[in-house]
Amino acid sequence: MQIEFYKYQGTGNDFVMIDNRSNFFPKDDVKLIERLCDRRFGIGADGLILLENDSETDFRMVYYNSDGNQSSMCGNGGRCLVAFANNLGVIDDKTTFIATDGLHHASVGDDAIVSLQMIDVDEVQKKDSYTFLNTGSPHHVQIVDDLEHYNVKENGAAIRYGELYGQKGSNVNFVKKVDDSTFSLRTYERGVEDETLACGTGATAVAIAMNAIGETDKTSINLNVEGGKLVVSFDKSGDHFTNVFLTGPAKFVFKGTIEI
Ligand SMILES: N[C@@H](CCC[C@H](N)C(=O)O)C(=O)O
Repeated sequence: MQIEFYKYQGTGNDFVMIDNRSNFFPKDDVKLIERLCDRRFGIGADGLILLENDSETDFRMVYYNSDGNQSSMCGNGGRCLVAFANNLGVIDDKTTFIATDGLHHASVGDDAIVSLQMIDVDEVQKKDSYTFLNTGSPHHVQIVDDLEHYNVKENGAAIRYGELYGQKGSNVNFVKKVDDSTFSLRTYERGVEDETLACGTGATAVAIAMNAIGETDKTSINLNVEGGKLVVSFDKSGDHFTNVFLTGPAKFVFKGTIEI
């Protein structure tokens, strides 16, 4: 059987997109999803996303990591899915859709810029050497020296599989402050089990964490990721963060068919 797929990327976080409004896709086939995401034996991507019908919103987002397992929210994937839905004609320039963490509002602007509302954050765990919070996916945030040369894969894996987060694990972000409005980050992604070029829920977590621990008092923060630039803005009241928006490019790369 041949399936049609579309490839999108958001600041280098790349995804296979499949229009599953007819429900044809074998959603429980972990091996198949892993193979489609494989960069040698398949299309190659950090994750796979299904666009499905939903009775109450414009569409449903179903997200899988490249290991083939369904997972929690993907911010860059959500932004890319909005661009995909726009290109398919499912939505115009504004949308509300449902994902695993609830409803999301989003808009498509000029130059393939997509702005996505993320979940509110009501709990930020501040520890001596790191911060932990959930922005739709779990994120460990840690400031490090020499981010450019930091071994993200080795140190990220040690934290992700370490005693802090147990079986479930966490995504792990290493951060450097550039100035009051700007932070650089590199992310180890759970389910990809490697550094990716960007992580949207990770960038969101870093922006909120840096504000929560007093590294900045800004509520609109620029994030330099390996694959480009993102902006995260929010309203703050104590440790409650609302109207959280993740903004950046979400681009079509190519489409094709693959034998499954
Ligand atoms: N790339 C994503 C995060 C995807 C989910 C993550 N790997 C997990 O399983 O927690 C993003 O852009 O947010």
